[in-house]
Amino acid sequence: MARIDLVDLAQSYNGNDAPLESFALKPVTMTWRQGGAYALLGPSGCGKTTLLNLISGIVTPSRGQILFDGKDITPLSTQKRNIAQVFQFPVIYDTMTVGENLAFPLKNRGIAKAEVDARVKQIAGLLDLTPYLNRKATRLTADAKQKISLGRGLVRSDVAAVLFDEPLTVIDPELKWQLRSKLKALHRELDLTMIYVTHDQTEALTFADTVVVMHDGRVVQSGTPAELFDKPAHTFVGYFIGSPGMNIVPAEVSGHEARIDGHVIGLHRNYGVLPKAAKIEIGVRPEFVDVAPPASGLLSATIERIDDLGRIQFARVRVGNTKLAARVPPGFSVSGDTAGLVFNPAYVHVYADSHLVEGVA
Ligand SMILES: Nc1ncnc2c1ncn2[C@@H]1O[C@H](COP(=O)(O)OP(=O)(O)OP(=O)(O)O)[C@@H](O)[C@H]1O
Repeated sequence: MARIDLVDLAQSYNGNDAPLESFALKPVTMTWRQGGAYALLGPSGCGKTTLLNLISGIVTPSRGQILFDGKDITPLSTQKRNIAQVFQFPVIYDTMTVGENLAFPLKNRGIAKAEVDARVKQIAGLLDLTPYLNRKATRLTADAKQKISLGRGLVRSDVAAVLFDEPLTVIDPELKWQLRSKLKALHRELDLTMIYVTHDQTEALTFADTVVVMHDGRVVQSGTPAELFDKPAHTFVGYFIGSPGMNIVPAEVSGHEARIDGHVIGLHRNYGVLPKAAKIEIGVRPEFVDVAPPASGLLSATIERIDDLGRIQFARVRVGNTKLAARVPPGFSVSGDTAGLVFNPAYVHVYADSHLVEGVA
């Protein structure tokens, strides 16, 4: 396993002279630590697969370098990069048994039989494939075949990294749930650097220690699931992560106050005077805004509907033209179509042109 450095890495499919704004991957510099579990998360077309393909060597970058443990591997072919890959669809040999499939990447590299047998046994055990080891792969279900692909990706202990590209797409929803947690456990057990591409936040947050969120060809935040939830660095992270996503509301902000619709909301930090030309918004997760009976000190909202999620209820409300979601506190029953909103100031963030502004404590 290796530490991976991306140095000013960027990719254009329209020639290197194309304007930077049109690049599928805008320049990114970051370090992924040895043995880390990373998820690349973002909607379709944001550049996740492009970044993964640059790391694997399937695509040659328009600019920048990729280092594995400090060594520039940018000019190397995929084969020479010493990585394992798991794709959306099973890549296995139907004519071989499950055991032979798992052993293949090891035998291919001349590993001694005793070591191959031990590692195949370990991986089959971790993926619940032991009862199938002597069965031909051809007769197995799509789910089982994809498990074999996962096993083939994980069987080598000497790889710089294991790259997963939406590996649970073909898996049945019930098994998907189990495999998500299993992959996390496998990461702990096997101590490999893993990079997992997905557009599914649950998959990313379950699997990864560090989630790298991408939007429009840019890495907009890299952090733990808790960091992404508590302190989104970009409004996109706020509403893409969480269900419902973060409320983003246009506001005027100065000092310790945000003004929405003429109503003042207190802020925990001091924001001084923000640039006049910037688009200023506040962001607050629905979990940190409560509906309350209308009162003169509270921002007034029109209730559009209540979503009952079992453990928690969210009111969908409107303030002027802006839609928000707010928590219905336990024991509170909504009556009428107007409510007051109570903001928890510790969780109200300020954004200028979509980027988090760090106030002063
Ligand atoms: N080989 C290619 N040639 C030209 N454009 C490409 C190529 N591959 C990707 N793109 C473009 O680059 C952008 C990023 O695509 P990419 O596949 O990396 O995104 P993604 O986040 O992985 O999306 P998806 O989940 O849909 O694959 C998109 O606009 C896509 O159309």
